[in-house]
Amino acid sequence: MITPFRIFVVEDDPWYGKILHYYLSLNPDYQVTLFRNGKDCLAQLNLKPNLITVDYSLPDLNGAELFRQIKNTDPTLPVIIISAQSDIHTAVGLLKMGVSDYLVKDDNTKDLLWNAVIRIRETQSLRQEVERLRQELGKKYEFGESIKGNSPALKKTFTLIEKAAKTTINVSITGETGTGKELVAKAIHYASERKKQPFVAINMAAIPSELLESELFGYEKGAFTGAVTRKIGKFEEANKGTLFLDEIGELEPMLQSKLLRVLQEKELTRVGGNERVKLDLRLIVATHQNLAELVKKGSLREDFYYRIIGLPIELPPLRHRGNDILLLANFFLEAFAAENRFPPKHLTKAAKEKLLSYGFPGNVRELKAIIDLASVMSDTDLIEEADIRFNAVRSKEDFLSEEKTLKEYTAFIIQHYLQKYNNNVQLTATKLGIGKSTIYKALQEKEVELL
Ligand SMILES: Nc1ncnc2c1ncn2[C@@H]1O[C@H](COP(=O)(O)OP(=O)(O)OP(=O)(O)O)[C@@H](O)[C@H]1O
Repeated sequence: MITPFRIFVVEDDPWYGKILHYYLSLNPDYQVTLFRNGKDCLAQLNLKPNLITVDYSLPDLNGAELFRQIKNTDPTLPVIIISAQSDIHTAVGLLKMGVSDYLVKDDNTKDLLWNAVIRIRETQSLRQEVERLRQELGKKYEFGESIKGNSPALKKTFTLIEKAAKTTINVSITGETGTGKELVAKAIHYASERKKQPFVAINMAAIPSELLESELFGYEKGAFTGAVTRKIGKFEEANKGTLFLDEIGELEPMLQSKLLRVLQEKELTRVGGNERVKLDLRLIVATHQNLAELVKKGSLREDFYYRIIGLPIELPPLRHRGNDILLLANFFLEAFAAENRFPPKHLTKAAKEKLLSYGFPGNVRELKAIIDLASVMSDTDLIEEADIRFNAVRSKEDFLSEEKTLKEYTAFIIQHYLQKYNNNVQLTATKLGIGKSTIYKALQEKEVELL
């Protein structure tokens, strides 16, 4: 059954009231109630009307006063004022106070009212839809739900996400490609008090530098050729919510200083404009680079670095997350099976070993692609070793091109195995065919660490 759309009509002129009542009631979805004065209407607000039309000059309260009292009870309830006089000042004043529409009594009123009600209903249903989607998104990104993993390295990340979510501190997330930086940024947003406000993401590396400024700060009509209307930038879009700047290390120094100013002054001016727009947002930046190194190299301004660093969160590469590889593999197997409506497939022992012995240069994103492909390639309900195919771009040459010393490569390999086998020194020594003492020595000399 369709829930009726309840309209209260407040009108002291009995004849005009009847006309409005009759006319609006022509739509069978509308349930219209007529009141002769403001007080009676206020007394019935508990019936939860969806819309109220108010005659501006009532015997007990004037329209503005009645509107104020309605707003006190329900700030989101739309009110249309209908007035016998066309007084621009009163109309502007009322619209500024937040009335949904101001109509003048003349031959067109009933048509204008009809259209106004339709517009208000559309806005209300869009609002409800946005709210529903927002709640759904919130659930999707609850970090217990969205970020899968049990490894000690990832658990540290969970603690930091919680700390970040409780405050408004800026956050900087570092980690190799595909480690889940954007996922973590969303998890922080949706666990924070700003969760009902927008989460806006932009990748600094994906936009040509000459367009980036107007993309971030917006522009006024006529700011440059082609600027035919005003455009709001990402900062304004994210106002009251969270702005996620991905690949922040790619930002040119000139834009770094502009951004720094905006962050310090907490306001911006659109390109080609003068108006100052106040900002209140949480900034989360992400990069696969080491920001402190970029400062040393001179490509990142130091003052900018201190502005954005906030709470640093370092995401471990997948190869350092031990059994999380299998946990995630099963999660992706189930998700792919559900999406394609077949029962989940299972990994054979050999397939599991193949996954565990791989380095995943593309991290979780790569694992997902491998599992999706394996689900398609396997003809039974088992994923065999042969169904697991690695198509990584990173090669042995990439690894060797890092030009580390032999000692550094050794430490790198020991660290990798320690993390893979959950800090089990005995198992790491066996796998690498070395003595435990070599590992203890490396630990003592802080060449490697237990994470
Ligand atoms: N712990 C995790 N649990 C479940 N899914 C994950 C996890 N980490 C990453 N993913 C998934 O892996 C994919 C890549 O994640 P995301 O885009 O957040 O990585 P990123 O670090 O931001 O990558 P890039 O640096 O390339 O932008 C996404 O589909 C994401 O949902």
